[in-house]
Amino acid sequence: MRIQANKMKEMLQLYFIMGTQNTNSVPLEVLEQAISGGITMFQFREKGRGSLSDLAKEELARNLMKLCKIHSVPFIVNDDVDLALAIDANGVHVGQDDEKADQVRRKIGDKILGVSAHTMDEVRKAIEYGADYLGIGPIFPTESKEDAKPPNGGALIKEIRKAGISIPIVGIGGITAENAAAVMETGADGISLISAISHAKNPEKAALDLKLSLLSNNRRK
Ligand SMILES: Cc1ncsc1CCOP(=O)(O)O
Ligand SMILES: C=C1C=NC(C)=NC1=N
Ligand SMILES: [Mg+2]
Repeated sequence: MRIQANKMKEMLQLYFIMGTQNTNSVPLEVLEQAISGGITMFQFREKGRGSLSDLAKEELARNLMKLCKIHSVPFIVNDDVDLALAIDANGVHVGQDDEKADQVRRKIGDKILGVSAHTMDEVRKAIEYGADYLGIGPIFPTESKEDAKPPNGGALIKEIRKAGISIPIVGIGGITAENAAAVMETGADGISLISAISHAKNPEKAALDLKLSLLSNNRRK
């Protein structure tokens, strides 16, 4: 059956996203270190110039998912619903320009469905279509997404919480150990990010530092 909100919120705490275009290292090694550093969920996001496709993409997805399975880290596929089904991933993440969320929900059954939203209207539609969590951002400027919208600094997350909507939310966009606590203070249940870990000299330490920054935020509460 569908994932419960409290379990979803735990998974969203430190949600690492990566594809071959986000690192000059070996993706499998970066993911291994990120897992050691305590990430709570992983999204395979293979897109942009030079990204893999077809069999090469599927093979990398399977290898990354195998690593996640060993460590019981949920594995999410970005955009590519058919790939997610082919490899039996834990779920998918779709944006507004991908397959419509209601159609995706029908295809994936009870798998995790994440939806990106940039307006209250998109938020309400995503909830109606059965999203298990929302990806809201970019919170801060980002270089990891070519067509990113202007940063909103968490205003939309605050607006969603002010409207009494309790759906699990993860903030995304330019998040680092320095600004992670500020993202949580807007009412997000976790942070998702690419470069703070994928471009780190030491991805394990980067993940650990991010986890610590989240804990310090809880202590302050
Ligand atoms: C996929 C995505 N969606 C909004 S911003 C972004 C990229 C986030 O990458 P980074 O954490 O490196 O800013
Ligand atoms: C665009 C995105 C927004 N949010 C998340 C969690 N993943 C994405 N790929
Ligand atoms: Mg997309």
